[in-house]
Amino acid sequence: MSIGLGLEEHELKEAAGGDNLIHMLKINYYPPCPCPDLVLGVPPHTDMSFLTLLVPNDVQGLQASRHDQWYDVKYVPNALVIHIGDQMEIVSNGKYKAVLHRTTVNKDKTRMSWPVFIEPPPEQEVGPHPKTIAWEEHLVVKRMVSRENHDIHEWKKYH
Ligand SMILES: O=C(O)CCC(=O)C(=O)O
Ligand SMILES: [Fe+2]
Repeated sequence: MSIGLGLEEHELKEAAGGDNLIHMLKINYYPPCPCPDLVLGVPPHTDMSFLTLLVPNDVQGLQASRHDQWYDVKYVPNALVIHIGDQMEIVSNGKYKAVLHRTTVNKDKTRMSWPVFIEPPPEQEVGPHPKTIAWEEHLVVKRMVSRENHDIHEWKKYH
């Protein structure tokens, strides 16, 4: 993910706290519900974490939102579900978006999930990685230069 932002491999993790990152395990327990169409397990939210690593049991229930539509996150045996959290959105200067998600409940079966929230330590001040800002400015400058070239070209056409 660091490389995807044009950073060195270690830089993204470092910006979020490096070896001081906190790992917090939560256990979600969703008992069977007689009216699954009327309730949600967890309402829509984004995680406050940097990243979330989630292990669900085999009862379908997690949904993710994209373009105002809810999609089932298919249960895949032995697979982890990785959520991008709010802190990642901030550190990446909005290049990576925190995923909006929710859970449904099942009529007959108990659903459980074990998310591990990976978070910066509380004393850590989190902001966009400086290199992601420089990169944006670079693009703005490039856009301005090409705009100017275009304008000069247009001007020459008519004068
Ligand atoms: O149970 C799930 O699959 C997701 C739970 C969740 O979104 C959360 O605990 O933040
Ligand atoms: Fe969540």
